[in-house]
Amino acid sequence: MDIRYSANPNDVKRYTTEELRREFHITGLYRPDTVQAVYSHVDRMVTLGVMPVNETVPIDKGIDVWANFGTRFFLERREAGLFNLGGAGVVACEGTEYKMGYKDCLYIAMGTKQVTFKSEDSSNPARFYVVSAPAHRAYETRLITLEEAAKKPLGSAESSNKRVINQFIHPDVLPTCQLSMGMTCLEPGSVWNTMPCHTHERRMEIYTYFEIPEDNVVFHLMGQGDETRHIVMQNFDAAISPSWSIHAGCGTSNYTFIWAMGGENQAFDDMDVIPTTDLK
Ligand SMILES: O=C[C@H](O)[C@@H](O)CC(=O)C(=O)O
Ligand SMILES: [Zn+2]
Repeated sequence: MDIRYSANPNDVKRYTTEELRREFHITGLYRPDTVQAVYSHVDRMVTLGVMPVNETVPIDKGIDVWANFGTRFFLERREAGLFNLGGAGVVACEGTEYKMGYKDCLYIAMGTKQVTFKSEDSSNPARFYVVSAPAHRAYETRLITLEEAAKKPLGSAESSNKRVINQFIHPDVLPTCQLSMGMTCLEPGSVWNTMPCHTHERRMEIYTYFEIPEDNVVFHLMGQGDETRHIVMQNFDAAISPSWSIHAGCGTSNYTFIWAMGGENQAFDDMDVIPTTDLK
């Protein structure tokens, strides 16, 4: 498991591109029949990529659960949320099968012992993007479709940021311990996300970008508002955003991304917005 310790904003000011990427950038999440795992010490959030091709892949494949979590099974004291970003697949939670189409989301309750992933068609495998947070009680495991998500249209074509925020794992849709997750879809011609940007010291966030057309990239913006940096993201890459960091992006085309948050609070609108002209 790839372990990332928490970085301090005063040190990050002096990071090179390579150091920034080693700390905050996640790539290569989807390798056939494996679980790729990144454990961030920021709010102890875990990011997983699972691409089952020929096998049924358990959530802890290749992970020493006792060594890394000190629990007997992965979700003993954790909850998880996931999206399918690939072909049709099935997630089984203790024998209950959830058929997952493209962009379907599943919330998995704390205490779920067995979780497995498989694809319906090995020539078009599913890609499960999973984020897990520490939890203190079991809520209900539930599949949430794009239709069921709360929709928040935002931005305008004039400011190149017309997009819809789809809130899937969110207090308005279902209760969780601390995890919230959703999908933001940009319209063609719009390239900016989360601008005007914000921080939220009371929770961290992880972004994964997809639907980035071939030969295009997204510049993920991070850092304190007066000390910004960027990380160039390829399709399916993810970025860890500590609570002190902005998290915004500008693409060379439109794109879609999944956000996941965890920490003290779940109030989506609890943001410290930074006036755009104050950015440095
Ligand atoms: O705290 C909220 C998160 O940063 C995202 O939901 C913002 C976002 O998707 C957007 O503005 O496009
Ligand atoms: Zn945010």
